[in-house]
Order: sequence, then C-alpha cells, then structure tokens
Amino acid sequence: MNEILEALRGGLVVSCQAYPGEPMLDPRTMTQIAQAAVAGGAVGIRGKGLDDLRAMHAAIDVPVIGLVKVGSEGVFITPTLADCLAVAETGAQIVALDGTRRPRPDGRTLAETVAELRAAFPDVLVMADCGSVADAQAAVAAGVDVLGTTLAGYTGERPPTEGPDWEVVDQVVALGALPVFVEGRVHSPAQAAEAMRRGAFAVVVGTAITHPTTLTRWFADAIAGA
Ligand SMILES: CC(=O)N[C@H](C=O)[C@@H](O)[C@H](O)[C@H](O)COP(=O)(O)O
Repeated sequence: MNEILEALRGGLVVSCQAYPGEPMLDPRTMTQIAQAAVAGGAVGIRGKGLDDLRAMHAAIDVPVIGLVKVGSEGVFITPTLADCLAVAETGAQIVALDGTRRPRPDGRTLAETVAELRAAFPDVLVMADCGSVADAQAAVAAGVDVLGTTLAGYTGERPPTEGPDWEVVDQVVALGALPVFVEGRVHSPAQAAEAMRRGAFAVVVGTAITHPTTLTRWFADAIAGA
C-alpha cells in the first residue's frame, strides 16, 4: 500500500480548523495546534485554507490532508478542480474534496476532477468526503483513494446524528472497497475506539480536540443546565 496511507493506518488524524471571524483563524496558531496534536500522538493532520496548509507543510512531518472551504452550503469542501490543484500545490499529501453525488460548481464530475488532479499531481491521494453509502459507491467508481464519512448529516440526505453516523460508517466499511476514514462528530476517545472496532482505517477528530469555543460551550451549557 501507498506509504502515506501506511503512515495513517490505525491512527488518529486531528483536524485543525478555525472559521471566519474566530480568534484562532491564523496559520501560525493552527500550525501550533497541529504540532501539539502530533506531540499527543496524531499520525496525520487535516487542515483548511491555503495559508494554513503551507504553514503546516513547512512545520509538520506527518501527512497533511488539505482542503479549502468555499462557503458553507451545498458543495463547499474543495469544490472545484482549481481548488484541488491549489490545495495540492501547498504540499498536502492528501486532497480532501466533496465526494457527494451533487453537481459541482465548475460543472466537472467527481471522476473528471480526480483524473485531472492526478494528471497534474500523480503522487497526491484523494479523499472523498461522503454523506452516505451511495456517495461512497459513486466515489469509488470515480477513482478516489480514500473514503471519508465527513459529510454524513450535512447534505440533507441523512439527519445529523448526535455522535458519529454509525449506520453510514458500517455501510461504507461493508463496501470493502477502499480505506475508510471515520470523520464527523467523533466526540470522545470511546467513540474513536468504536470507529476502529467497526473497521475504520483511521479516525479523524476535529471539534473535540481543536475547537475550544465549542468545547467551552459544552461545559458552560452543562453547568447552566445543572
Ligand atoms: C461538515 C464539515 O464541514 N466538516 C469539516 C470538514 O473538514 C470540519 O468542519 C469538521 O470539523 C471535520 O470534518 C471534523 O469533524 P468534527 O469537527 O465533527 O470532529
């Protein structure tokens, strides 16, 4: 198997992302968070935005899964071929893109996007962020390298679950087609371990490790409701 994937097998990938208007939206800050995650045992980092990805690539030795977000509705994770090429240009070893069956804003199919990205960056791996098993099946046919459950609960196809969408996890793992990265609302070490037991190749955790505003709100709400 590809050496980048081997480095991620059975491990924890930490997603380090801040959003517009947030105090931590700064490449240096996100890179430091990523370095702290690696020190704690992360075998890979998932990052967003070209500036963050360039800074992470320069400072971090583990594989980086890169993406850009364009808006927050519809197809917004690395939506176009141009976005994919820009992410690959930063040195990210894996490009994460929208892996749903929805029409893409540049009119290309997922298969065309993957093929053109590969033609330009033969060594880059492609992670399809899927919202359902039907998305995952289509993404396999489109030639991606990795399936993510990232968008389960975010595309309207399925209701958002409280924690990970285990039904989608089980269905995508059962395809037996490609490595499955379980991502999306993994909020505890127990859930991360459960993902591995259910056949994940790797687990991606974001909010529960790297988004202090949400973590603080969890505690503040619990105290307010006590
Ligand atoms: C749906 C969407 O936009 N997901 C994004 C994808 O990169 C991020 O906002 C998430 O933080 C990431 O997927 C990790 O998930 P969680 O933060 O739930 O551990």
